[in-house]
Amino acid sequence: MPVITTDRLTKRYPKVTALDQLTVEVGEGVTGLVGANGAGKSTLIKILLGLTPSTSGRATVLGHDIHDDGAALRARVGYMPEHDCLPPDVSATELVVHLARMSGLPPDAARERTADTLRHVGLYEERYRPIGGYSTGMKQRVKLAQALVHDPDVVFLDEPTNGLDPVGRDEMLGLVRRIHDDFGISVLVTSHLLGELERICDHVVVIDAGVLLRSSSVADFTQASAQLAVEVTADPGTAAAALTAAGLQVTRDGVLLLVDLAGEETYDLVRDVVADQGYGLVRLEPRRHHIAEVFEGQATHVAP
Ligand SMILES: Nc1ncnc2c1ncn2[C@@H]1O[C@H](COP(=O)(O)OP(=O)(O)OP(=O)(O)O)[C@@H](O)[C@H]1O
Repeated sequence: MPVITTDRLTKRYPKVTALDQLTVEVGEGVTGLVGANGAGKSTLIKILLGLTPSTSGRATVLGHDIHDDGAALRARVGYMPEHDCLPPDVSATELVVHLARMSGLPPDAARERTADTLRHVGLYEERYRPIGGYSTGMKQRVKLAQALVHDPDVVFLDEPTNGLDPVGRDEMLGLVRRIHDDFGISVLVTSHLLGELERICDHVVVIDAGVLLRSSSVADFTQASAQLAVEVTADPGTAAAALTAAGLQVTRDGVLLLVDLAGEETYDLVRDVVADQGYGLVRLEPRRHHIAEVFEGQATHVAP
């Protein structure tokens, strides 16, 4: 069963259409929801959770209709909001125990699950201190813990890497991946940074101005193209000319030379030309697509 389905889901605010006839299906695993600021990512999550009504269209989460079956749906979903929303004067333990109790866990189970979950997200002794004194990274971890404490089947994580430095980002992305790998919980995670989702997601949905641009597996996004990326120690223009003279189709991308792949023999031919010319070979590998190219390819779509 799909984790999420939407069918012509639309949300109109007075001045902007945040979601425009969005039809998409999300399966199990870790799914990235990518889009620039204002693309409609948070709006989609809020509609799926019943926090804001859609204007038209339908959606389901874990088979529950969001309009008819909201309470059953929310019992099975965890939510990490984007913005800072934590009370400063209670500790992480007090807050997460409280939210676990709100989710229906008995007191002992709530305390036990809270300790396990805070440990899992990497909060130890500091979990007894008031949240007001926490760093941004620690606050993000508390928000993640409260999304997991009731053992949901799916979690919606809205920009979990927001405000984190590169090390904090890497740690958070690792935690997000482990939510699925260690506990089997499906994840919908948003980001405006394409590259970071590429690393941890099984599937990526790209939206822009509320419109679906693409939905496919990361493997499809980044599949090998029919080109080799070649980098040598010589001037790229001179090297490109030498490769072209040997009968290869070459285009330049900065210092990279992109050579059309006409079979395994292309590798040998590139190697021979490089050796004949006495160049050092820095790189010889299949060129891979990056998710960012989706936006480049859709430039006319994005800016009508
Ligand atoms: N309550 C609201 N009232 C009016 N307009 C809104 C409201 N909430 C969102 N919008 C608008 O809807 C559009 C989509 O916003 P949304 O927050 O879903 O985008 P987003 O992709 O999550 O971006 P961000 O990462 O910046 O939050 C934006 O143009 C935003 O200004």
